[in-house]
Amino acid sequence: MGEVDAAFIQATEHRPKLAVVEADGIPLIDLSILNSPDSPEPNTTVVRPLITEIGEACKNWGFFQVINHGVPFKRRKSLEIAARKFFALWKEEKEKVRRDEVNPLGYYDTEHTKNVRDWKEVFDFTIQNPTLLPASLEPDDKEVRECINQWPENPPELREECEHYAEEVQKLAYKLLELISLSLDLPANRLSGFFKDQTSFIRLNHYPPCPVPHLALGVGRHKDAGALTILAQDDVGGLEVKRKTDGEWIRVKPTHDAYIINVGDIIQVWSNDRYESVEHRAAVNCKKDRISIPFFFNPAHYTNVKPLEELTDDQNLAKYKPYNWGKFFATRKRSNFQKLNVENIQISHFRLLEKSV
Ligand SMILES: O=C(O)CCC(=O)C(=O)O
Ligand SMILES: [Fe+2]
Repeated sequence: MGEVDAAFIQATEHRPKLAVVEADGIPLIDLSILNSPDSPEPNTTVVRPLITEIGEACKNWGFFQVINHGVPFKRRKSLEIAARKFFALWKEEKEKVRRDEVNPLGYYDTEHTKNVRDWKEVFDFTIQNPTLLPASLEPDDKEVRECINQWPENPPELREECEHYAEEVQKLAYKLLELISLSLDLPANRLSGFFKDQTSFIRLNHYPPCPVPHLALGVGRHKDAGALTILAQDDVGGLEVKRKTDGEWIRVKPTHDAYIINVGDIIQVWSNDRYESVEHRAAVNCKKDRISIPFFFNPAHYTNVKPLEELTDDQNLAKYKPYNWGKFFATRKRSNFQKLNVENIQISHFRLLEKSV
């Protein structure tokens, strides 16, 4: 195994297969109707087939890709170029904006997913600056802390590229949220209020070539904890999604200018399991670098996450007890930050009823 640190090595059952399944990929959905010149309101009959398509994709896969989404390609491309320049800097330079126990934003290269180290380096920034998060993990401590973005000196354009991109991708996030609300038979604006003081963030992921791609992962298997993720991946590919029907890991083939959308844990809880957050991971390869850029659409820290009243009744009891998003998020972040001897916090810890199989 040569030089590779044992911390990166996945247990046998979690190692990626090198022959990947690309057949029967996740649904590809065309959003052009939303961006037509007379841009119809989301709750009209012309948009109905799209809402149905999104509802089916959320239910059957928890994942889908969108094209003609309205985010200008040049915004995404120029951010990717700036990100590559940043990751190409000397480590000492990147370390100047390193995240720490106090500020969870900036650069780091030692993230662990389920206690195994990821083969990647990342740069995180929030959409709202500052973003308010709980000051401690103590359930009763109401104190909050302002988290401030750390911007590197180089490349000088990184900050502007990040901010411009965030503005555009955020518009897409709100559109998708409306469509998902409608697909659950809720009013279009039912979920948007939770995002007033959003804790959303964007991550620039860089996966360097890896000498042991059969033993390590760029990101180990996990589910996204927030509401919705909007991921841009470059043309290298590596994202794998666990297919709900048979548990097979399916590689998501890069599609030019598409975004990959997935339902996170919060939508799973809000929808009382009508839509489920699905496990995914990123494989690495020994030849090429890869960049991916997820936007994690997260509500305000004070959000009490629980099944929506409209989606529960005597026949369909709430399957989760309420939990505070800020505390959940902070707890998850801490366990990703360093290797701990405890299991990551999961929504299953708030489950009231056993999952039916
Ligand atoms: O890089 C990818 O394709 C996936 C990244 C991911 O799942 C994450 O950062 O949560
Ligand atoms: Fe993820």
